[in-house]
Amino acid sequence: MSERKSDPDREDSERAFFGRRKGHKLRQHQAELIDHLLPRLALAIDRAAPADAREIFAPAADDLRLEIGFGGGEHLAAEAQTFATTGFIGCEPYVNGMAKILAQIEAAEIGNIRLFAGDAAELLAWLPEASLSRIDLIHPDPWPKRRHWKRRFVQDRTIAAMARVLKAGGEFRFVCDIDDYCAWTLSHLSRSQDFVWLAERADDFRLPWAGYTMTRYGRKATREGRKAAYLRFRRV
Ligand SMILES: C[S@@+](CC[C@H](N)C(=O)[O-])C[C@H]1O[C@@H](n2cnc3c(N)ncnc32)[C@H](O)[C@@H]1O
Repeated sequence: MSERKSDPDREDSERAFFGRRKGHKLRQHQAELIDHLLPRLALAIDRAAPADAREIFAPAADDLRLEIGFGGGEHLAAEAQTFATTGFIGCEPYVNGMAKILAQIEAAEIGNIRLFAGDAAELLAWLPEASLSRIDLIHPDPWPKRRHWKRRFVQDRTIAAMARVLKAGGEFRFVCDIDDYCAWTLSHLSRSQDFVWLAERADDFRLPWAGYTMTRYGRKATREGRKAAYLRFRRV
């Protein structure tokens, strides 16, 4: 996997990925999974997507969902096992996260996950219009400093990109324990004509939705005394 060189000519506002691609050295079996299992499950976004994106899976999936920045993959693996006829695309540039989901796919013989080891903005651009029923963004990198807000994944252009690939009635779900990023997301989504926020009462965003699988960053937030918000937006 190649390391992206930073390009000083590209403005923050043009890019969606600023995190790490590599962490600690992979164990031998993890490296083998990256070398041998990932190529079988990786989406080839240098080729055109199938017109019916459900045919990414064979046989075609009933429905398609995407999780952006799945980290350790706890939520993605659990959802894929619960909804066995749905096809899941997991997007994560961090190679150690990729190794973790591959280990779960291998151990539980999960057949309905495909992977993209890069920037979700590139994946969104590749996917056909109205191809997904749901996009999950769970504890995205918060970029708390004002001068880094442009690095947050939620921006007008990524909201438009998500709106393009979601079906009418599809959902964008956002989980975050940083109040300022929740407010940022609410204000950006509320000025988009393409989404409506689904909360009717406080518990609709204070509590996780039914069946939610807590992630590593969710547990870290709880340990450190921060409460997460669970925001659901419907594509109109
Ligand atoms: C704070 S971690 C959260 C991981 C996981 N969702 C969790 O809750 O434990 C954010 C993750 O988003 C990934 N990420 C950051 N920018 C991304 C982008 N543009 N496309 C896809 N993933 C991205 C990072 O590599 C990182 O693993």
